[in-house]
Amino acid sequence: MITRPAATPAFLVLEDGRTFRGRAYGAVGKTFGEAVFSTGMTGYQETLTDPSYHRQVVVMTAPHVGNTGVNDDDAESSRIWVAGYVVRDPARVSSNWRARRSLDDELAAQGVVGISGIDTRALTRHLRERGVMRVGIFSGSALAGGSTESPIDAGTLLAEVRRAPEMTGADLVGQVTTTQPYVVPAVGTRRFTVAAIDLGIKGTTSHRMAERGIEVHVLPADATVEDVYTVVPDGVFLPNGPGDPGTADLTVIRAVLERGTPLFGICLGNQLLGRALGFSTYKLKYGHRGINQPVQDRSTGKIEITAHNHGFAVEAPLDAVSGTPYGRVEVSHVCLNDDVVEGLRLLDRPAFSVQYHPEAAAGPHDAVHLFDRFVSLMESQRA
Ligand SMILES: NC(=O)CC[C@H](N)C(=O)O
Repeated sequence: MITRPAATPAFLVLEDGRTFRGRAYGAVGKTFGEAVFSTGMTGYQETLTDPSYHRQVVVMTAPHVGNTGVNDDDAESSRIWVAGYVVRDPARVSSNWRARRSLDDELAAQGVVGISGIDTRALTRHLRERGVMRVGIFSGSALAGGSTESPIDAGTLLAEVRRAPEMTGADLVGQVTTTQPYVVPAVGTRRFTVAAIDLGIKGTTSHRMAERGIEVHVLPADATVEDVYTVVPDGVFLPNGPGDPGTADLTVIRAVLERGTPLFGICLGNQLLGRALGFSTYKLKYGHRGINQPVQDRSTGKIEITAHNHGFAVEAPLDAVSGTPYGRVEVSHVCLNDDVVEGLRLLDRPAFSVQYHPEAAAGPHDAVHLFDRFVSLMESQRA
């Protein structure tokens, strides 16, 4: 049990100068990142350990966070990746049979600086109006010299926030990827072999493939075309990941498209497929994060409620088939809230992608069938 003085004051300072005063939550100190909000009401352990959140300070719109503590089963990677965590009203007691630690203790143990007791509704509305921006959280000695009522010098803190790196142009995949290849064995009989390029893959994603008879070879992000084909893959998988998709090297993806190997991408993988095809990507004003986003699959007309975590999106014509160096491409999925491109499908090659998280960790399982679509695509290419 980690103890800290009760009600250590903390300040959240946005890059535009707006400041919130609250209490330290998790580690005491200071941190910087991009302030983003998530509307997920459950699944905070999965959110915190999703490598796509690297360098982001996550504001939870759900007011009460930490109720089920932290367990030994639900982490999506080996550590917490968020740069900071902002909650309204943290649970004082963890109440779940799987809980091993409190969320507060886990954040502190992993050195993740957070803040609680602030008006997260006001903060979220501010970010919705102004757009995501850089933020700093300061507590303990980061405020030394000040009174407990106000920061030492708001100008000094603000200047620090404004010196923090921006998300636009951030090349972060190299900081989250595995350094060594590893294999996630198929559950039961192996039917397919897939090379997954680790841009920030979540544990559940590999598991969703493994339970469909796929042996998943997870390769470091800097894997070469040769590394990928040494695996002799039936398909190539591009997962989610942090940072700006505009910074990625697309050589491997283009080689995979060229050879016609079945390809499935999610989230950052969708953005990289889009870029490899010649589309551009752009930054959304405040992004999509949460587990309640309605997306229409235009091939079936069905609407799925899906898990999202993206701050960038692909720019592609919604209602026209586009010609690309790899044949015709259509926008297969669209977000019903704001018409953002949520999926791409090639009509002349076996490749498709979605901007959201069909692995659903956390989130509704409406889109998990997309892994079956990947299996069908690999099957059809074999025949
Ligand atoms: N979850 C992801 O893969 C996110 C992709 C990208 N980093 C974005 O913010 O849009």
